[in-house]
Amino acid sequence: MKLPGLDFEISPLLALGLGLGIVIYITYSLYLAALPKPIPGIPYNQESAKSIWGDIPLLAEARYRRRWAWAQPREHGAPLSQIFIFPFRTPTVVVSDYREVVDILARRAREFDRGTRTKECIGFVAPAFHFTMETSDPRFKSNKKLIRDLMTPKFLNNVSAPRIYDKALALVTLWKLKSSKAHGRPFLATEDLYSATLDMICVAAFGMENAKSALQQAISHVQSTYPTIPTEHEEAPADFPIPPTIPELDALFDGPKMVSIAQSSPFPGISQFLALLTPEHARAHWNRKTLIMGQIDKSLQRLLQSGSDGCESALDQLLLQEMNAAKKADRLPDYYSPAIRDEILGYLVAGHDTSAATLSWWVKYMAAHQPVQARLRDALRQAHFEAYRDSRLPTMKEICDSPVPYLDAVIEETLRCAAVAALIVRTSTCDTQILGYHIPKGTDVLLALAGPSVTEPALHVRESDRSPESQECKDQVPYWGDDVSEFKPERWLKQVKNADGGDEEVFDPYAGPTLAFSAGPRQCFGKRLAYMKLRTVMTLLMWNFEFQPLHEELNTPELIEILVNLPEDCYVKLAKA
Ligand code: HEM
Repeated sequence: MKLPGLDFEISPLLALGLGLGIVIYITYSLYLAALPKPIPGIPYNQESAKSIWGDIPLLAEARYRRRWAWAQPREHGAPLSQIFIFPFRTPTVVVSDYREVVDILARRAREFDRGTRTKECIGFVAPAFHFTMETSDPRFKSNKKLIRDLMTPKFLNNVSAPRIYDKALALVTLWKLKSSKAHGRPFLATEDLYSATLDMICVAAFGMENAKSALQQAISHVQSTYPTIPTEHEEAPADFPIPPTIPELDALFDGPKMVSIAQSSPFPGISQFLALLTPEHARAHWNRKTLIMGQIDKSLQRLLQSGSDGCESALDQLLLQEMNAAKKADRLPDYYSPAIRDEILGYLVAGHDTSAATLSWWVKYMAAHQPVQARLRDALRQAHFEAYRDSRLPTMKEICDSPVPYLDAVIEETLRCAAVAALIVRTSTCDTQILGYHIPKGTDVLLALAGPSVTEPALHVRESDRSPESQECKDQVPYWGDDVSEFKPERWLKQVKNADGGDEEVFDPYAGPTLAFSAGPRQCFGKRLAYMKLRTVMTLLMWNFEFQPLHEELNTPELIEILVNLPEDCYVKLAKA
């Protein structure tokens, strides 16, 4: 037998042996390449290091994969540890300590940048969204320029606030209708909170018309249908029929689903690619792009007719920015650029699930903590005294301008306890160290925004292992005490002397650790908009409804890990406030 490229003959048996040898060699090399390569000195699960699947089986068995990850350092009795969750790749280091996380995010941002993991998870949905980019990427700077006005007080107050207020009122209308049709029974709240926050972000993003409003759709549906009310048990919830979906909105809901598919897979790119082959995701992907392009057309018409005075949405603002930048650079504007398309898509995806999930936890906390609810309602009635006296709703201006320390405390405590975004990733840009442990360049570092020191007792960390800057800031934010795991808004209040020498209770944002919006130069861009939404929805719901206690089966602490941490059950049982 003659093999190609060889000018001598070999026996078939030898050829078979050779072939087999090559296959075994390649398989063994792949096996060795896939085996975890622990970073020396950092604790890890010894058994996991012996398998190409690393920690994946442990992660798959865990009730909650995010909790499993942030708990790893505690399991090893160390301030940090490493896990093997991606075959063929370097280990991921886990840091679960508030002060160290803040040090990395805020003071060592050059050593730890965005990195590949975020790109892999969000890059399929919005590849030109600045969230996916490293800070050193030149596109990051130009994208940030494009969106820089969206969180200014002027834009928020003039453009976003009135639209958010309208949608919060529509939620009140929907819940008044539902609660009357439910005859005092509890009903599911998650979908409605998702619809409300989707409407809010859509109207803020592109001034979406009422016909495309998820809340309007839900209101019309409840008006024309009746819920099923189970008779066997007095506390059983009323079941409202699901309203028909709006394809464009469905397409937006699909964005976070795609990110979530990537987040829960050891092969994020392949998983998203396979998902896109299914009709459901392919259709949504196409509808998303069509929706954005259609909205750009509408925005452009509006701007051409009324100029900058016609600016009604974030997309209008982006197009105006592009118009002015093109004029300045003496070039043609590119209104349909991937940057504009993906920044607006990113604004929708980043701003929707996070707010909806936070509000879902909040309604649960209100039902479970009746004294907190009573105190909050009282604080709101005192702060908006005139509105209460005149039996009217507080206006958006009153909601934005009146200080209500207890409301700030409830918002902050909800964000801390709900921890809807519990883990973020950075990648080391150089050989460096964390708490004295060597970290090679290119290592993914998982930073816990919840767990030890934020929602659980802190881990022991030697002060001398921290950076000098971190040691200098030691007492800026004291760690929480034994009650760290409890929902207790009062922890965010402190007494100060006012101008008249009397005692005054004020909100203290530095009372203790929280990382709901992360920290440092890459922290949440939409934080101000998020606070505005939470403030408005919480005020108007508290003003109109009492959230009555729920049967324990309807208010459990269980959660679903999608893009964010969403409560598994979220019901409301409403009475008139
Ligand atoms: C309760 C609501 C929200 C929570 C808890 C939240 C939380 C977060 C967190 C934890 C990050 C990661 C930051 C990091 O990697 O350091 C983030 C990033 C981001 N968020 Fe939010 N977010 C919320 C609402 C919003 C809203 C309403 C918007 C905009 C409409 C928004 C836009 C963004 C953007 C653009 C980024 C990426 C920032 C960057 O890469 O520089 N978020 N958010």
